[in-house]
Amino acid sequence: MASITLNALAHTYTDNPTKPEDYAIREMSHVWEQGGAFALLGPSGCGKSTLLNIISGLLEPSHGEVLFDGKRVNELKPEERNIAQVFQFPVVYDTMTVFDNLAFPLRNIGVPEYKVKSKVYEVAEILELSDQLKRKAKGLSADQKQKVSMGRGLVRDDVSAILFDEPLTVIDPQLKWKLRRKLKQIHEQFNITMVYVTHDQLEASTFADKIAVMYNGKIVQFGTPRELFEKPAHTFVGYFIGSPGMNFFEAELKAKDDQKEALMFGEHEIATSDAMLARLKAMGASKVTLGIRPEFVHVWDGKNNDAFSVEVDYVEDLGTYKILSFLFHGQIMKARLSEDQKVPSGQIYVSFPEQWTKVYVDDYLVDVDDQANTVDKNKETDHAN
Ligand SMILES: Nc1ncnc2c1ncn2[C@@H]1O[C@H](COP(=O)(O)OP(=O)(O)OP(=O)(O)O)[C@@H](O)[C@H]1O
Repeated sequence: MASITLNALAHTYTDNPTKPEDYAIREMSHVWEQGGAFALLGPSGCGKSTLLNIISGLLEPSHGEVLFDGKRVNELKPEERNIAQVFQFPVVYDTMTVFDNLAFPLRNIGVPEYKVKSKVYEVAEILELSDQLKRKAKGLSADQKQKVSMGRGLVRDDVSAILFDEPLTVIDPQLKWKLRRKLKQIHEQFNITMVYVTHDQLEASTFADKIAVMYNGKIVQFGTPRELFEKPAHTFVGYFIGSPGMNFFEAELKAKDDQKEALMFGEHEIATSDAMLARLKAMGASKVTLGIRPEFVHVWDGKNNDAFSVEVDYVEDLGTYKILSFLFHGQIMKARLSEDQKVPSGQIYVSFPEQWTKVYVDDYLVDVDDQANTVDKNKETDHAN
């Protein structure tokens, strides 16, 4: 077991990078603490596999260091790093039995046969493979093969960490949930540092205690599923997490009639704390993006002059709740209605509670409650800049 530290890490696949976009991993520093269950979540092409391969040693980073328990491992080969990696597609030896496949990583490092046997039985039991041990891997279904692949990652007690790269892609949807729970259970039992790569928010939040959201080669937020939902640190997190994602609209910091500055959407003032106004002024920001999750949009039953008057576009019934789409100054926005809430039509009134209306400048959250956690854009650097 180990903590994994990424220190000013960056990676490019091009020989002569000239701009930030040339980097699959833009300069980042990050720590995966020892024993944690983490997810690395992001869309296709954001750099997840590149990052995992750098940690496991399959890929040498262009810049920066990887440290296990504070010791630099850049120069160590993958087999010297004691990392188990489970890939998207099963890696099994077809001609070997399931037992021999599971035993392989242990026999490779000279573990005595009696220990091999007990460990293989233990892991096979957890993964419900006990009755398959004598079968040749060739005859197994894709699901079962991937379970064997996972088992090979889990047999060694001495690994520093286990990295899972979208391990459930080939698994039948009904089995996915079960295996995710199983992995969580295994984590609780063995207390190994686990990093689970996925583009699926549900997979990430059922497995991990903390999720790193990756976008364009950067980790834009590292937090609990709840933090990602309630306080997205970047507009991408707001958009990517949640179903549907956050609503966004643009507002301006400008003088009102009485000359005091306020955050304005057209002629409408957006309720904003003095601390936020002062912060925006200090940052020299005039245009901001406001974000509010559909769950927090308040839909009024009757007329309310303090709220925005909007037009209902359509209502989608999703069984236990409904999603209301409405036209807000030419753009479609969404609100989540609870099961017992009256379904509105025509002209309605909505408001955006200040507590849940997040302010973003250049896509990053401006957080006046917790300045220490606010991403400071000025501290970000890109190698190609
Ligand atoms: N061997 C390679 N040579 C050149 N470019 C690569 C190579 N591997 C990945 N890339 C590029 O690096 C970027 C990050 O890719 P990476 O595979 O790490 O993303 P990912 O988030 O794992 O995506 P996916 O979920 O589709 O696997 C992409 O733009 C990809 O095209």
